[in-house]
Amino acid sequence: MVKICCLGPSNVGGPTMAVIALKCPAIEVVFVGISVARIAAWSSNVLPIYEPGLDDVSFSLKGQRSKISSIQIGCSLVDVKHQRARKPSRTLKEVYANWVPEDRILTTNLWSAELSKLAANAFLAQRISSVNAISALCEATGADVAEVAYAVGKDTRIGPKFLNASVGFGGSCFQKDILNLVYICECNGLPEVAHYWKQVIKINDYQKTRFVNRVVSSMFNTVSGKKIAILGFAFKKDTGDTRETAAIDVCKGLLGDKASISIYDPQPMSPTAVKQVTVTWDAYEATRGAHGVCILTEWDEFKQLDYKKIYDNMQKPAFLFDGRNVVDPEKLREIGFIVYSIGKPLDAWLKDMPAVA
Ligand SMILES: NC(=O)C1=CN([C@@H]2O[C@H](COP(=O)(O)OP(=O)(O)OC[C@H]3O[C@@H](n4cnc5c(N)ncnc54)[C@H](O)[C@@H]3O)[C@@H](O)[C@H]2O)C=CC1
Ligand SMILES: O=C(O)[C@H]1O[C@H](OP(=O)(O)OP(=O)(O)OC[C@H]2O[C@@H](n3ccc(=O)[nH]c3=O)[C@H](O)[C@@H]2O)[C@H](O)[C@@H](O)[C@@H]1O
Repeated sequence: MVKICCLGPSNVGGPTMAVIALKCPAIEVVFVGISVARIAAWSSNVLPIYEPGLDDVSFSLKGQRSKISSIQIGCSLVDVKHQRARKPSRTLKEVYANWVPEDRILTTNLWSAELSKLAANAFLAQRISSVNAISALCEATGADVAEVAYAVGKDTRIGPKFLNASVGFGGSCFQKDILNLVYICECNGLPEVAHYWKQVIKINDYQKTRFVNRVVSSMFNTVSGKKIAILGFAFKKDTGDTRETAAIDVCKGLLGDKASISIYDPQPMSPTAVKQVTVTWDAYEATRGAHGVCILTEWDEFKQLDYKKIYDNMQKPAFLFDGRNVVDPEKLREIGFIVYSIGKPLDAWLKDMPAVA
């Protein structure tokens, strides 16, 4: 029986270990962390994090819970030291070979592995910053970023994925990995390369600022004392993870002009990164009496909302700012909303109000 010790079973470690436990009956997984309650939750019916499919994996493991139930605080690394003679990459390869075809398990030298991870995330983030940069140009010219992205993505050399314009990418990975890449470039005397990758983050920051400016300039150049409902706080749909979410910067920008903010996200969350906001558990409650609505996460639920009901309960004129292009702007304009959708032809109301970031 091989034993794998996971230090810090949370967003990455938890699901990874759950899959290893499921796929590798001969391996015992041990969780080690600083929060007893959080570790205990991994052995309970209410998992500490939300991710589609994770409950099913956990359910399948029920019969073999003892394999992942060990709770320890503190850990001895003596056993790890004794394993040194064996190449770690070979041991890991054997673990993954339980369910991944061997020709799909790549082994490289240490720096290639490190840079592959960083470069993959940097390339993905770069695609989003590229399409977001084009979204600003679409608004200035009258093009529709969804049409442009679709046409561009038809070229099989480019492909259609990761070309959705947004209020900006978030999450704990993209920015961290790019900054890591930038740091390694600088340490290796490559300032031009470092500068190149920094621009991906700069455009991401620009996009968030541009969105806030659109909101403020549309609403008579101030949101002071106005209620703004935020629909979606997670950094992407189908997760309860709010780390480095674009919504934090948008809320901070609006709070800077003294807006009154009411947040609704389908997943329970407490936005510790932003103070003086109200959190509600219902989209209709969050938008009741609001002057404006900002959609900041692409949850499917937001496509199905009764926007006529929302409109009827809002202050007039009622503004809706879609940072994820989840609603049909024309349908909402028919209801009476003044609508801004990232990278889409501008509402007549907004045309003369350029959002200078
Ligand atoms: N979030 C992601 O998708 C990715 C994360 N990573 C890296 O993986 C690592 C974990 O990431 P996440 O799971 O997202 O972080 P997380 O913050 O969700 O989880 C960290 C876990 O470590 C525990 N912990 C913290 N200090 C500890 C200590 N001194 N002793 C024992 N346990 C401790 C915490 O209680 C928590 O359960 C980080 O180093 C992160 O940079 C790498 C790639 C992607
Ligand atoms: O380093 C990691 O562990 C992971 O980081 C990212 O995954 P993640 O950050 O969880 O989420 P993504 O789906 O990549 O989304 C990142 C951000 O980009 C945004 N996004 C994504 C796609 C798109 O077209 N437009 C867009 O704005 C998302 O809404 C989100 O805010 C990578 O996609 C994974 O391959 C990688 O394993």
